[in-house]
Amino acid sequence: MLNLSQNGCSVWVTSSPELALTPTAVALGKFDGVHRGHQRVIQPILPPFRKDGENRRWGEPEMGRTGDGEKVTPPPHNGSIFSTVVTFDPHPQEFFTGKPRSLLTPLDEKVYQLRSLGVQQLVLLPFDKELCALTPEEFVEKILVQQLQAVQISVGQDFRFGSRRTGTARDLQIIAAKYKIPVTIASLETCAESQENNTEVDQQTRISSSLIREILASGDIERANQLLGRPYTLIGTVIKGQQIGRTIGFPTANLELPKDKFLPHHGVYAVRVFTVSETLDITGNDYFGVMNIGNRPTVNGINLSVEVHLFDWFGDLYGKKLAVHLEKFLRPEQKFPNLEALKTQIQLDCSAARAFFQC
Ligand SMILES: Cc1cc2nc3c(=O)[nH]c(=O)nc-3n(C[C@H](O)[C@H](O)[C@H](O)COP(=O)(O)O)c2cc1C
Ligand SMILES: Nc1ncnc2c1ncn2[C@@H]1O[C@H](COP(=O)(O)OP(=O)(O)O)[C@@H](O)[C@H]1O
Repeated sequence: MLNLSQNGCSVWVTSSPELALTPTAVALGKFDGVHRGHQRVIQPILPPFRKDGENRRWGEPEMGRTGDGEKVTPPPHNGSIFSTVVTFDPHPQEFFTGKPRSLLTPLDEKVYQLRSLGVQQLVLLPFDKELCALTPEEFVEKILVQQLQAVQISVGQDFRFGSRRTGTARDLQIIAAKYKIPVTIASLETCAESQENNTEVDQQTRISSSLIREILASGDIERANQLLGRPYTLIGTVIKGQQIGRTIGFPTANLELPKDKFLPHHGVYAVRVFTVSETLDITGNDYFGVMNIGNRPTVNGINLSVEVHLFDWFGDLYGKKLAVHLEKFLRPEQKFPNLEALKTQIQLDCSAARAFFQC
């Protein structure tokens, strides 16, 4: 369990629904990416929230940082309703296939994005055999009514729940009505289908995490950013590399990313870089730059590296946390005959990025 705060606002994160702050207004889903479709589902549970025309005060949980294993008593709610995102951990697909899944938004980033939207609490329901076996009726009664004391629920049109995904969004509405809990079913956020599939007619397709992953894998970063509603971001801590960069006039901050972070198409990107705190809040100025994601064949690199060169800046970044916004794909990674040829190409990359940013 952890409590992350930003400018005095906090998100209470717990994997024990018994420790959730209650009562709650709940948005249910997996929410990987917190993309435009997700934002539509989350919107109805954000403050100000009114039930039956009544004005309820929204909670402002004031909690100290909790250490691992530390026993924590959530504060009393004194009449507040907590805007709560309820999701599953691990991702149900990971549970069923046993294969670790890489994520558009690993936990820290998801918390940051939810917090930016105004969500106050994230409940990570442990997705195990027990949860899997609950019927839709049991899920509503045990988790939503008894544990989370939900007074409002929001889901997407294609939401499925309960054992073998037998419950639909409409079923949720019907079951929750027995407890007098209103359920908002958010319509699907769509976008125009990609060019290749496009006929004369403007075909629309559902925005989904899988679609965004496919688009990121293809290198179409601008389209991925459109569907996300913000730039795709890599956040990591600067670690030491081979110290070759400085010898060719392009020092590059090498980033250590969360192990489960989904990486887009390898190659060179025009980027915007921010230094951030542990809770991912921006701590200083932003910089433009160029980033390479790849194995660095020119220097016989074996491991994948993610590295960024900042324009018009010199200093020490080791140990700092950087958030890198990917704005434009410039080219795939190449093997150059020598460092001189690589240096010439990086100069061209910098010019292309500067032209893109007009900086
Ligand atoms: C904008 C940019 C483009 C790059 N393109 C390539 C490339 O096409 N091929 C390659 O082998 N390495 C490429 N690199 C990685 C360099 O090989 C790497 O930055 C250099 O070896 C320095 O590594 P170091 O940080 O370990 O010192 C690129 C790096 C940057 C910043
Ligand atoms: N403009 C810059 N962009 C990125 N890193 C820079 C810049 N100026 C200085 N640095 C520093 O230099 C380091 C990168 O130098 P480099 O020779 O590539 O070493 P390494 O292989 O350890 O990354 C960065 O981690 C950072 O501390």
